[in-house]
Amino acid sequence: MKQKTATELVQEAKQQIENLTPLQVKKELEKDGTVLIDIRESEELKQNGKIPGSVHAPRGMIEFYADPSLPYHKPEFDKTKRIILQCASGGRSALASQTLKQMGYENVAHLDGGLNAWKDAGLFIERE
Ligand SMILES: O=S(=O)([O-])[S-]
Repeated sequence: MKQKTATELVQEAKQQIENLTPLQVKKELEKDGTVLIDIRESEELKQNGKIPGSVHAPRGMIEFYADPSLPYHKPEFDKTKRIILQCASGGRSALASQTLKQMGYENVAHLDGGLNAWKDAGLFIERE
């Protein structure tokens, strides 16, 4: 099998998923039924804040949170809802979006550029 770099994996994932701008995400959050899931580590949330209304579910457990047949399942992982994943720069959320699609989540997207793009767009970040 051909070896791939992390950058190649992210680029490939981005071709197979829906990539949203910060403004598109903001608009979607104004609608009912959209769930924004922040998949960064707890430490990152403490240091850099979070997008208001996002729920936290670190990427490490995402397959287990997303599988309704497992005790780890989290209710925010709901295949009937619009799910938007977000990380710091959009790499992890691209890979995780691809994974969720493979698990049958059809209405999943991610915030391209992550929290950094959100910040650069001048949008509000909540601090603890
Ligand atoms: O995964 S990342 O783009 O936040 S480094």
